[in-house]
Amino acid sequence: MIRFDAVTKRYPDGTVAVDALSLEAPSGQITVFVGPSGCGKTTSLRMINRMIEPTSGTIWMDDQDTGKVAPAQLRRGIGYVIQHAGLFPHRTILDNVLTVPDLIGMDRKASRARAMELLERVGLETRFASRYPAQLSGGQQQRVGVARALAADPPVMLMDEPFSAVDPVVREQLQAEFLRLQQELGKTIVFVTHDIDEAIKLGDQVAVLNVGGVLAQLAAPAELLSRPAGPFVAGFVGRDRGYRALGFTTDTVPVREAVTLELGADLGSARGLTEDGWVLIVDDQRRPQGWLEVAAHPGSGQILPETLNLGGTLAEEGAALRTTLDAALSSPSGRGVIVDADQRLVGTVTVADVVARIEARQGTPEAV
Ligand SMILES: Nc1ncnc2c1ncn2[C@@H]1O[C@H](COP(=O)(O)OP(=O)(O)OP(=O)(O)O)[C@@H](O)[C@H]1O
Repeated sequence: MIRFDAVTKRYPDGTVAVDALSLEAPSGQITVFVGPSGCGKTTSLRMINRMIEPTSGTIWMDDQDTGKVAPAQLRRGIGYVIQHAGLFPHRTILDNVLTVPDLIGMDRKASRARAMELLERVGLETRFASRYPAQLSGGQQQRVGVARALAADPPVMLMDEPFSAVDPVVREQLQAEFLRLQQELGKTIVFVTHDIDEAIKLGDQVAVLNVGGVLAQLAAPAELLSRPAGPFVAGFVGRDRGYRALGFTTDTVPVREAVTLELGADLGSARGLTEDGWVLIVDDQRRPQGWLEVAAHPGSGQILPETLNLGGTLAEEGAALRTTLDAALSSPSGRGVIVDADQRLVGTVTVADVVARIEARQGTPEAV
């Protein structure tokens, strides 16, 4: 656990970067600091590992006052990842990852083996180990940055805009892999970003800071979307809040049985089968393949993949209501297709079914 207790940072020129910040970043969770440029995110982060000293207040790490721990010792337990990865250009990838283990005199053979394992874990092929940073893409360098921060197995990770310098597609991959890795590792993470969508995606809790280093709200993402603490947070969180909050609301929508035919079946057998003229086509494992619009295929013959309308996303049972709603809204038949974890058909839902479920939730404690 990391706890800020009335922490203020006033720079020598009088700028108050952080103003009496009090909050707790729980162990094993991701706490995101988000806010507009200059609101004191980086300053707050760097005060944790004493790269910047607070003017007043205390930062606790579990029951230790960090101000009383020598910075070098403190940093052994804290991994640090920055934008552009900050790799040493003249050292190989492996040596970059080994920076901290070498610094603190860990056994080289053991830490080398661990470094190779870490490279794999962050999604890099080990053949990259002997390359230099300039021979890697931005996204790959960022992965090395994460591996390097993890090399000494610190319980705490500080991450300052680690995914900002890469393109949106790579960024999404890095975010997804980061969340997967965190599920395995359960580190205490403080993550800085200026991007509210990234904050909402990654944070177990999100601290929204306002210029002047004032904490505007500390809340779980769903709450931030559904109950912004005031106009500043509401404006910063942005549009479509209600819809985005559905992304955090998992609930089971009652599923209707679907009339289906298998791929390869006779087109004639589809006629008159359903009232609305749409039949869901599955394979021999009951995995949905697409919708058949019966009226659009008056001839005879077999139902083939090219006969099908592939519109419509699939939603897994118990998925977030946003996913289920999207399945219904995007379906050419107006019925969203629900599948199980093996992608086998469970049934269908209508937009009205999902909306009824959303309405039923209004007024409950975690209402959207
Ligand atoms: N060394 C310094 N001396 C004086 N003022 C500083 C110093 N470092 C930062 N500041 C000021 O403190 C405030 C907070 O800066 P900080 O870098 O923590 O913000 P940030 O939220 O991380 O911003 P960004 O998203 O733009 O990186 C800003 O007004 C900045 O200009």
